[in-house]
Amino acid sequence: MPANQLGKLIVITGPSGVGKGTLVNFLLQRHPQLKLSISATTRQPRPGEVEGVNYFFLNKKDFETAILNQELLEWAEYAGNYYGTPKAGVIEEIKQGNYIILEIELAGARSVADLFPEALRIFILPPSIEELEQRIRNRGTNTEESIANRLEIAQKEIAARDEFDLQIVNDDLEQAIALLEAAIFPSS
Ligand SMILES: Nc1ncnc2c1ncn2[C@@H]1O[C@H](COP(=O)(O)OP(=O)(O)OP(=O)(O)O)[C@@H](O)[C@H]1O
Ligand SMILES: Nc1nc2c(ncn2[C@@H]2O[C@H](COP(=O)(O)O)[C@@H](O)[C@H]2O)c(=O)[nH]1
Repeated sequence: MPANQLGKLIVITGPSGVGKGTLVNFLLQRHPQLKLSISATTRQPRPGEVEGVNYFFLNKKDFETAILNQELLEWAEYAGNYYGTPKAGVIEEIKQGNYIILEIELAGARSVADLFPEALRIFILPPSIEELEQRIRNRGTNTEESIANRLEIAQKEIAARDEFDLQIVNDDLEQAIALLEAAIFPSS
């Protein structure tokens, strides 16, 4: 993004189950000027997830074609599936001067940092690993194997927290939202 800041790219990262989606949904409801980039993934939809709302659900072949055609701003393999950010929508929002949020894992956040050093990068932390596990379990959408895998990845992701502009502990939801708002809208 050029220094005259055509739009604002906001990257929100943190371990699976920390509450990124919950926080982002509150932000979107409260600030209509914020937009969320809808990612593509090869993972199976969870009950209630809707194509084009939660994700664009692609098969592996179509995802790999999107990679080859350079349609993704960034992509990563996470817990055995591909996840990626469709490029066109993000570039268009930035050109229009809009705020756009990417809710993505660590490898993707690192790629975006290389491409857009001016992006605001925020890492969401859990109050504890025990609470993180509880949140993943309470969500009820992951198998035991997947929970263990996500917790293992979480430890590695948390170790990279210092790479980010800001770290926010998602303990009290309202407090975490207030800190996010202060970071995104510093003068208000
Ligand atoms: N501050 C909080 N206190 C207690 N529970 C919370 C809090 N924030 C989120 N949760 C709960 O934690 C669970 C995981 O939240 P969410 O799905 O938003 O995580 P996520 O980081 O987006 O996960 P993923 O990256 O896997 O999509 C949900 O059941 C949500 O209601
Ligand atoms: N690098 C990217 N990571 C993404 C993207 N969209 C979502 N994610 C992250 O993947 C994990 C797992 O998500 P889940 O929905 O299966 O729980 C989580 O950390 C997401 O933030 C993306 O486009 N690129």
